[in-house]
Amino acid sequence: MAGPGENLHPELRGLKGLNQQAEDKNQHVDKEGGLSGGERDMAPVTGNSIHRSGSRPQLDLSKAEIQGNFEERDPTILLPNQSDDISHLALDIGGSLIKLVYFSRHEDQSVDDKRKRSMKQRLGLSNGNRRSYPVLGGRLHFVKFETSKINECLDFIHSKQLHRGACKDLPHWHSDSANENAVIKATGGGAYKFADLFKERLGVSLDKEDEMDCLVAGANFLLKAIRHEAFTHMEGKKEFVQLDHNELFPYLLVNIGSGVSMIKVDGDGKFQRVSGTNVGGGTYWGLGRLLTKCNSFDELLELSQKGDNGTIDMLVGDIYGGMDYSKIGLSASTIASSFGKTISVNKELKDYRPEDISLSLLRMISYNIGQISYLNALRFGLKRIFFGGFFIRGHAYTMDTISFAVQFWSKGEAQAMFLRHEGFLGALGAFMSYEKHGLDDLLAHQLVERFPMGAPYTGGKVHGPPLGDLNEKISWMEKFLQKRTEITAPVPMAPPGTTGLGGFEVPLSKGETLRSDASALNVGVLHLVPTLEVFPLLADPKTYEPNTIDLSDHSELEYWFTVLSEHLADLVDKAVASEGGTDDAKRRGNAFARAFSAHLRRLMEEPTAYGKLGLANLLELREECLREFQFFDAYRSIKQRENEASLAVLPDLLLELDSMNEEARLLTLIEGVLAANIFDWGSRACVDLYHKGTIIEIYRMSRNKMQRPWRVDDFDVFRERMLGSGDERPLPHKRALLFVDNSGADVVLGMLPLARELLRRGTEVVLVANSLPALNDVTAMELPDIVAEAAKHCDILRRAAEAGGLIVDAMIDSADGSKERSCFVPLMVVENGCGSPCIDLRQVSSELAAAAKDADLVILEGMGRALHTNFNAKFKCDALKLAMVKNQRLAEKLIKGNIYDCVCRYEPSH
Ligand SMILES: Nc1ncnc2c1ncn2[C@@H]1O[C@H](COP(=O)(O)OP(=O)(O)O)[C@@H](O)[C@H]1O
Ligand SMILES: CC(C)(COP(=O)(O)O)[C@@H](O)C(=O)NCCC(=O)O
Ligand SMILES: [Mn+2]
Repeated sequence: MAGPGENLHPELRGLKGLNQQAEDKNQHVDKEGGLSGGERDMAPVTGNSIHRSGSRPQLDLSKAEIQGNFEERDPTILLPNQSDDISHLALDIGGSLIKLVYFSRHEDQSVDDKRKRSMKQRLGLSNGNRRSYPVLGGRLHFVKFETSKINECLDFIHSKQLHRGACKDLPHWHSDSANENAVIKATGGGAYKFADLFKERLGVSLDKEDEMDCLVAGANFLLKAIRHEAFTHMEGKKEFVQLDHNELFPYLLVNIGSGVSMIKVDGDGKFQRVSGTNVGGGTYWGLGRLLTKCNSFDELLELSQKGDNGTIDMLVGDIYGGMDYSKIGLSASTIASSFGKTISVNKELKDYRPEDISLSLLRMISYNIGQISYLNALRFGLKRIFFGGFFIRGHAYTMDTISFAVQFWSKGEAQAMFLRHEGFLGALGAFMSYEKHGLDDLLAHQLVERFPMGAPYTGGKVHGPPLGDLNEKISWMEKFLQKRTEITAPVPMAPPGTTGLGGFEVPLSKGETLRSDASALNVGVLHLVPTLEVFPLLADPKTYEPNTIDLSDHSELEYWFTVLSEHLADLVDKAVASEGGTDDAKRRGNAFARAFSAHLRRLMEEPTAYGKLGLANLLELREECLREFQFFDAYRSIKQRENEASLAVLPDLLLELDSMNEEARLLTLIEGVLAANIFDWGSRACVDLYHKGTIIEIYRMSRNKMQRPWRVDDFDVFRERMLGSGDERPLPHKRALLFVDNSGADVVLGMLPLARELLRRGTEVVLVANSLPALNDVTAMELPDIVAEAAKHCDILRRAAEAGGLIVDAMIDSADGSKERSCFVPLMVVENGCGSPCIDLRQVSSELAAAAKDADLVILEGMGRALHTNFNAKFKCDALKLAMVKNQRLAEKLIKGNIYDCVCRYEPSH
């Protein structure tokens, strides 16, 4: 998989920047640390392996130009220079739209550093990929075109060479063959209708797959493989549904495309098309166009948002003189007859507002489909109905109307659910029908969804990945943003509290604006990382929820929005300085700030736009955005300086610890971890604090304030497990996984001494660190050098590091020339598979999963890993969660305490 470094200009890679002197002259810590010694190569940033996204730039915008009128609402942007190592393409060519799903692979170029080699050896991992066939990392992209503009689609396929080497049942990476026998999987009527055109224009044959087969395969894949794919939508409120895979079947699948298919699904490949209706998406768009003269589907939909169907529809009250027909349960505002009022002889089409017509039509069709769906669910006793197809278009009013019809007629017995990849079911199904590519049994933890830089912006059909010239990408973005800075919500939501407009008759969600088509695809690129695994020590992966704070509470979202916005200027300064403060870095910094702010604004308007949103997702998005603008380690010099300053005082600390008895030492060690967790450049309050003293001064101050009891204080139970009570001496843990957090004092003066204590007691220690940088968190790549430096002052660490293969050179040569490990308990380092300050334990690196197999103690450290995520996580083994709370609101909310309070939560296994 691609690493963050490899698309980088050589000058930006590697060690550059390490020798930079203090970049921020205002930072007292930096200036007066006195120990910074910026010349030393303490924690070199070498190439990096990557697990999650690779953060490969998404778009090649070089030579990008806006085609047609710049003032147009959705100008097509031509990106002539895109290319990628495309593997698979599948199509669904419908009556209205062509849907494309394609997979782009990236090479595994991860650096096989000494740490990795030795870890793989120790953990018995060959290449981290234990499938019998090579499922390679890559990305799944989703694109759509209007069928009437099929030439645009062909141009797109051609420009990206998506059709090259597409051989039947043979993934591209197996084939060097020419294009002669190239075959692309396709479904939908257009697979027949346009077969000749594809042959003629691209020289490829379309391998036709049955449409119903594909719809079902696509739906089953999404429902099984994508977490939070399905959601309910009632009265403007979207809620993601966690489906139990064992209870998925049977269900009714209703695909609302041009026409509507209703399919009873009983299992994989087991289904029956039980009904359908010809009143569907094509009907709305076709009739709507005739009646309103709209030029596009979106325009028609947008009109509906300003409409009042009361002028078009005949209501019960119109018939009953303003009264309810209560005997059969119909209120005066119930629609008695859609379009019933237009029978008036005094009025012509021109006398009706197009807005009202559009709304009335939309309501009529959505309601009708909902009602027929319910009847079919009733026929077969089905409780769940999933709706797909592009008619829905993530539109709140449409979904509310359908949900209402299902809910009303079934008296709440049946439930309408929608799919985030609504329109791509058929195309995904066609994609799955390629055999032997191994993508058919993907699991949720192997897919990571990413929203690239362009995602939050309105307008512009920006097509496809990757990026060549960053400069041009930025200038494109600057130009683009000048034109369209307005951010609009894709799914207009009714403001809370406007419900009850007279009951079910009038669905509630209507809004002012409609997000334009390009960004209305509320789906990101799916990054496939086959090496990701579920952390094996989770007590119950099914019920595990990483986020402690879910941002569905709007005031919570507002708070974090403000915090992150306020932090942005400082972050940009750091990022720009980390790249030498050049003009290019400044431009990139500016572009990053715009992109991230735009993502934030979009999420404020539509918190569910990118799926279920928790604080961890927001913090991760920030890191991803930085990487997208090629800031691969914004805090690298800060980290280096703090490592050096801390390593310089480590020997004194170790001496002090060694002079204590075991009990005092254990307490001092835990205090030390909590105290040193204060060095967190992601916290506004802490950054302000750093202006007030050197890192050592702050560390000392923090340690001196560590009086127990801490706000959450399970230390006594932990101590008893470690040291026993009375004469009883408990067995030491076999292996401890220490999830480390920040660089500098945090890891050097906090976690390393704790690791050393465990080692001394005979417990193997695995330091678990990020695969990619995030804020000032230490990475797995940096740790071996830090450990090696610390080991110079400590025999325990040195022997353990040698035994763990961290200090390779020091190993003893045996007679046969191979290196022999010493018999001491090992200290190891593994990467966690992520590049965020938080951790989702459902998606960790295979080496961490392997290391976890023998572990019986997990120590999570820091706010991101132990509080924002995993505070409520339950483990199969003993777990210790240690953090200093460096945010007032979180302290109040989580532990009813104050900023700088500490958490020592110990949960023994049962
Ligand atoms: N940009 C668009 N252009 C045309 N129709 C659209 C557009 N976006 C959404 N639609 C709606 O989606 C329907 C097509 O849905 P889709 O699932 O693609 O079906 P099909 O396979 O029949 O083309 C259209 O009839 C229309 O109601
Ligand atoms: C990003 C963080 C989770 C990192 O904390 P850590 O895991 O290093 O303890 C933390 O800095 C944070 O929650 N910051 C929020 C912003 C603020 O309080 O200013
Ligand atoms: Mn951190």
